[in-house]
Amino acid sequence: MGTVVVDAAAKKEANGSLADLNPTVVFVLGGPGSGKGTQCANVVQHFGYTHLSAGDLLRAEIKSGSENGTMISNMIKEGKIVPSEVTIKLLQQAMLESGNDKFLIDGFPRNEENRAAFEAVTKIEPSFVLFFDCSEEEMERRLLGRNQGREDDNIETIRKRFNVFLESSLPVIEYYNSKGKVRKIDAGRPVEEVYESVKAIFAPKNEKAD
Ligand SMILES: Nc1ncnc2c1ncn2[C@@H]1O[C@H](COP(=O)(O)OP(=O)(O)O)[C@@H](O)[C@H]1O
Ligand SMILES: O=c1ccn([C@@H]2O[C@H](COP(=O)(O)OP(=O)(O)O)[C@@H](O)[C@H]2O)c(=O)[nH]1
Ligand SMILES: [Mg+2]
Repeated sequence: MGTVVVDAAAKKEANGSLADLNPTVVFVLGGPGSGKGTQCANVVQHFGYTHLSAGDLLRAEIKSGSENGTMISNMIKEGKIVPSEVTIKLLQQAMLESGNDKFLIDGFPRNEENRAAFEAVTKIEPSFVLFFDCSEEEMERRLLGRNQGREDDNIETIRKRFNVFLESSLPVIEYYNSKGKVRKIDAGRPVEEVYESVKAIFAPKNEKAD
């Protein structure tokens, strides 16, 4: 009981401060293995954003021994989408702890419910959405070669993740596309070529860019 009350209070406080921060947010979306993390690392170096991978935050939560750890771990192994409140709380905390006000949110929102809940809770609208468009064939090759010891980078889970992406995540991209917010990148090319396209999207908006 006590924990619930503390949690609610912490959440309220986090919201208040986030609203004060009025952060700039770019959602970085694309299928599993499309290169979201790789390209975000480049953007961080040149444009001063903080990179928040929802998947990395969830994996860190499992490692921290949190009470949600087992549930999160089971869902990731099945390629399923973790309940919005868990992911949103981790994102809010990470934004507040970063000391920055510009964020690349990578791999979230993954379904309509994620999107609507994030908007309702944080009142944050993304500036735009980077969409890494890549064939399944290429994504599968990359995931099987990723070698990070991830429990979901096996062919059985990869197939499930592809299905979830098509059924649940693409509609989110469609939603933002209808609002003119999607910047689509051909992500099937070599890393450096993809980054040239990514850079062109960020460069005009950031005078700090080199
Ligand atoms: N453009 C690319 N061409 C070839 N391999 C890539 C490319 N971008 C990323 N990779 C590799 O593919 C794997 C998946 O990339 P990652 O950035 O982790 O994707 P995501 O975060 O979208 O799942 C990694 O091993 C990465 O080194
Ligand atoms: O907002 C999110 C982001 C990730 N995940 C889970 O974490 C896994 C890995 O996500 P990540 O973005 O790290 O990997 P990707 O599938 O893009 O390679 C997903 O398949 C989901 O099970 C989730 O539930 N909600
Ligand atoms: Mg990633």
